[in-house]
Amino acid sequence: MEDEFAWLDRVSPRRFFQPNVTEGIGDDAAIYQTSPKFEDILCVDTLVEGIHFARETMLPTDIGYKALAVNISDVAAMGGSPLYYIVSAAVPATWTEDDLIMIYRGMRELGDSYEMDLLGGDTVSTDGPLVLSVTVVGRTEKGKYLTRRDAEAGDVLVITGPLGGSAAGLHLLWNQGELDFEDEANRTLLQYHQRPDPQVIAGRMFAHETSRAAVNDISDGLASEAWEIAEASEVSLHIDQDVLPLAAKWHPQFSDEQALQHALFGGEDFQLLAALPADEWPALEKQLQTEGIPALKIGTVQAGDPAVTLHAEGEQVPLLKKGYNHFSAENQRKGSE
Ligand SMILES: Nc1ncnc2c1ncn2[C@@H]1O[C@H](COP(=O)(O)OP(=O)(O)OP(=O)(O)O)[C@@H](O)[C@H]1O
Ligand SMILES: Cc1ncc(C[n+]2csc(CCOP(=O)(O)O)c2C)c(N)n1
Ligand SMILES: [Mg+2]
Ligand SMILES: [Mg+2]
Ligand SMILES: [Mg+2]
Repeated sequence: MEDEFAWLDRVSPRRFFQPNVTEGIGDDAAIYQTSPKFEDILCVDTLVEGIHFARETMLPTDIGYKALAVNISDVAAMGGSPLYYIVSAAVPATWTEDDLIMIYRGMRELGDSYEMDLLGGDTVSTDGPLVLSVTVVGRTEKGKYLTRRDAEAGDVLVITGPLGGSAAGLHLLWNQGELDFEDEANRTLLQYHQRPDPQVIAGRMFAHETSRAAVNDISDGLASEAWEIAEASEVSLHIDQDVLPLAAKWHPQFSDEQALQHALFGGEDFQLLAALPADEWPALEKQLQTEGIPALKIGTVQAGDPAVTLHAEGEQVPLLKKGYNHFSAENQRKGSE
C-alpha cells in the first residue's frame, strides 16, 4: 500500500441509512445531529509503538496523554468540546500492569482537565507492538461545526501557535546522546512532542466568533494540512514564510532551515490552521490573545486551482503536498526495522 487514502474512497458508503448523519468520512471527525440544539462529533486515532512512540521517547504517562490529546485535537478542529472517550488497548507481554496504569493516568490527567468521562474500551493481548486506539465523542451547537471546505478567496490564513516543535523534540530525543532535561529550551520542544496541547478554546472561537471558517488540525505537517483545505475548498493558499512561528527558531541545536522543514513537513504539532474572512480577523485576534493563544496570520486565500504556495524574499515556490505518510517507502522501512 502506498497511499493512506486512495483505497478509502472505494470503501466509503455512498449514502447513509441514518438521516441524522451530517458528515461521514473525509474531515477531522464525523458529525451527526442528536438533538434540536446539538450535533455530536465522533473520531478515532491510534498510536502504535515504534511508529508514534517508543519506550525511549515517551513515558507511559506521556503515551496516554498524547493518545487522548490527538483525538481531542480532531474534535477541536471541528469546533467542538470533547465529552467522552473509550480506549482499545492491544498489549504485548513486554508492557506491565504498572505501565498500563501509568498510560491511563496520563489519559486521565488530560481528560479530567476537560471534564471528559472514560466510558469503556477493550483489552487484548498481541505479539506485536503496543497499540492504543482512542475514540472520542464531542459536541457542538447545531450548525456550528467547522469543516475544511469553507475557505474563500480573500480570507486570511491563521495558525494558533508554534510549528515544528514536535518534530524538533523528537529529533533531540533520538539524536542528543546526553540530553539536558533541565534546559528550558529542550523542555519546551520535548513538551510539544510528548504532551501536545489540543486547541479546543481556539476551535470554539473559530466556530462562534466568525461567520465562517475552514479549519484543520496539524497532524501531518503544515504543508499537508494546508493542501487538504486548498483541495476541499477549491482555493489557492499563500503562506508567508517569514511570519511562520517556528518552534525551534531560537534553539541552538537547529538551523533556521531545519526549523522551517520541521514546521512545514514534521507534523504532530496539533495547532489549528484556519481560513476566515479577513475583516473578522482583527477582533478575533484580540479575543484569542485574551485567552493567551498566540494565534498569527500566516497567509491569505486566493481564487484558483487548489494549490499551496510559499512566499519568501520576493520569490514564490509551490509547497509540495508532502507530510507524514504511513505507507511511504521511508516510513515502511522504519516500521520493519
Ligand atoms: N480505516 C478507515 N476507515 C474509515 N474511515 C477512515 C479510515 N481511516 C481514516 N478514515 C477517515 O478519513 C478521514 C481522514 O482521516 P485522517 O486519519 O487523515 O484524519 P485526521 O485524524 O484528521 O488525521 P491524522 O490521523 O493524521 O491525525 C477521516 O474522516 C477518517 O474518519
Ligand atoms: C518513535 C517515533 N517515530 C516517529 C514519529 C513521528 N511520527 C509518527 S506518526 C506521525 C504523523 C502523525 O501520525 P498520524 O497520521 O497517525 O496522526 C509522525 C510525525 C514519532 N512520533 N515517534
Ligand atoms: Mg485531524
Ligand atoms: Mg486520523
Ligand atoms: Mg487526527
